[in-house]
Amino acid sequence: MGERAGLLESIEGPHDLKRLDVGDLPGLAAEIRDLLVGSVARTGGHLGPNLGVVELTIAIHRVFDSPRDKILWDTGHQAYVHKMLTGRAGAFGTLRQEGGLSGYPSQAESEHDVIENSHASTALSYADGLAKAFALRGEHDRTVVAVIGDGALTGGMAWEALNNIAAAKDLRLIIVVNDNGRSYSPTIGGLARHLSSLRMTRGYEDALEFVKESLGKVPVVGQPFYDTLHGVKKGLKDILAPQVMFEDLGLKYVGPIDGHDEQALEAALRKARGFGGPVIVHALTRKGQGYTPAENHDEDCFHSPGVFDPITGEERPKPHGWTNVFSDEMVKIGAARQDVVAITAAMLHPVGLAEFAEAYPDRVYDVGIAEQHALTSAAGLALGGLHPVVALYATFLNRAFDQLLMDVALHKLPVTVTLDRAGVTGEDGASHNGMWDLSILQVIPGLRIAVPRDAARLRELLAEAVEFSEGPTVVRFPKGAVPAEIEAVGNLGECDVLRAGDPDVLIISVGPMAEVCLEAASLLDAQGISATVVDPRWVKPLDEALVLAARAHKLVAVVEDNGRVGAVGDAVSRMLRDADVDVPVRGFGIPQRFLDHAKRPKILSQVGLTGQDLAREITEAVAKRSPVLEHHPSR
Ligand SMILES: Cc1ncc(C[n+]2csc(CCOP(=O)(O)OP(=O)(O)O)c2C)c(N)n1
Ligand SMILES: CC(=O)[C@@H](O)[C@H](O)COP(=O)(O)O
Ligand SMILES: [Mg+2]
Repeated sequence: MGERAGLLESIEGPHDLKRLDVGDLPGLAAEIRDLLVGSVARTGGHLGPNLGVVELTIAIHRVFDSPRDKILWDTGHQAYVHKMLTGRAGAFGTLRQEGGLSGYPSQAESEHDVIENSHASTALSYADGLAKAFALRGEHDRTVVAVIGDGALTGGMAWEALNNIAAAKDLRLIIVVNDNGRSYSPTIGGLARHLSSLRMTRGYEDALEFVKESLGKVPVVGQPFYDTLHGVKKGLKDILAPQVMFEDLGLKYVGPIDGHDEQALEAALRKARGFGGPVIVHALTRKGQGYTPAENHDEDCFHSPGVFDPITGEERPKPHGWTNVFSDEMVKIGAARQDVVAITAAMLHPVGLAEFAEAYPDRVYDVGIAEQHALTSAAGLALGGLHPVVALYATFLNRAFDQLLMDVALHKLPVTVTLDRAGVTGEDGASHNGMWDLSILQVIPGLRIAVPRDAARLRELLAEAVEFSEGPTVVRFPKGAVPAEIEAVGNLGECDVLRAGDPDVLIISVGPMAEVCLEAASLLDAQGISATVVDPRWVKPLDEALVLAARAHKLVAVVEDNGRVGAVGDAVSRMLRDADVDVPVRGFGIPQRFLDHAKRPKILSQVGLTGQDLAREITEAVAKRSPVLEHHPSR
């Protein structure tokens, strides 16, 4: 298990796949599943989603001609099989490793890859634009195929795109709905009810069989197909609710198709391609298909396991992390504050709200992959006298910036947003790093931002945030294990003094950077440079006491796990400039570029956020007393 076998070894691209006999395809699917389980067991990754799209991906690459036809993967976490069939099966041992295969499509890896961004619900918009470009350029032999999950289909952008696609009858665009009934957890909302109506009704198997039979007999999808279906629809109405839903939008619909019947999938895709306009092919799949531990995994069907035993499916235990601390504190807050409610965007367990949901089932809302809706629904909840906590991964807040600005902050509403996976996350690549929030949130009037350095501060700051009722608050913390507790040795206004030194260098340490800042301070001692290290706890608004402290020092260093542009370092510079404090400020953070995937510690070292690097840079700066605000051009 975990090595490439015969059939898969013979495939360097879709052309080799097309040459295989139909009778070889089940064997190929088995080899792919073996490689998925064996390889991901060693590296971690999105096993469940990829086990669910083995037959679907084989069928897509046998029917269409990538890269001339464009295959788009929404969210992109389910593109491992696509990578295996486009010549990268042999490299799967390097998945998500530094310099190895990305866990998402990557244009640098292959001409078959298009969308690198792991943020959900975007594929249909890309597809709309690509198909329009092909049409305008007269390339009428090129088809765009967008694979979107039922979870991603709960995102607003997907419906904005569908609205446009439904109006463009000449677009050669096939939307494959990969419906496994799950996002992380079971997919929520009215759409999910429509899509899942198939599974719930007794005629489900008959419907699959009926459609499979029909695919062989009726002409290309469209009116005749619809009439045929319509004639029997009365008996199958509740089963075909998805078709009705999409066709009410003006979109042709083919399905439901058994998403693990490769030949049925091929027939449906060929029919859909023959139509020559936008068509939805609705495939019913199972997340984790073919690997019992994933199929039976009650929380998330092995959505994104870490390293595990491929025989037993037992995962390596995860350390007590920031998310656990948040989860425990939310349950305590929930007991004391009946007005506190919680919102998740389809990630109840990953963001740490499962225990809160268990304790207070009526006070938690899963809105689907719909961060924009989450923030404005939170504004509604706050207008209704409640204090919502919206728990997201930091990178996904980007999508809801305007809602936080104009729907929450403009009305000074008491909404708390917690940002897990803030800072470098690493293995999920460029679009998962939470390196944007400390920059973009600086511009929101009245919004307060807290950055805890350890578990004790997370508990304190979360409690302070939900106590604040004059406007929105944000609490952000990184992925993974919580660091050792670091107690203050004094106070500077509301800031914690972590190390008191002579007034050479003032190091302003943001959240979990405390450990490396203290290490740097110790190393600076050896250079005869004395450093004072302070932790502001709240980085927006900054404490005016920092102005007085800065005035007494030769240099101010600000260290944060965020992109540097427009973040806390720049805010400190602005504050000191406004106070006519003429002390140079050095901002240390993540260079403002898209980072390649690698483990978090490795990336922090690559970008100079280690005690050694900080000490060296500060020593140089003190020597030059350089008022450099922007960091090394090389970074
Ligand atoms: C905007 C955004 N929010 C949250 C996520 C986190 N996320 C990654 S995969 C996933 C579930 C996707 O469900 P679905 O589209 O049904 O794909 P499946 O995993 O079921 O194949 C979520 C919520 C994301 N990638 N993008
Ligand atoms: C939800 C999401 O985007 C994950 O699929 C991604 O891989 C992040 O994983 P962690 O929850 O392990 O950070
Ligand atoms: Mg799904």
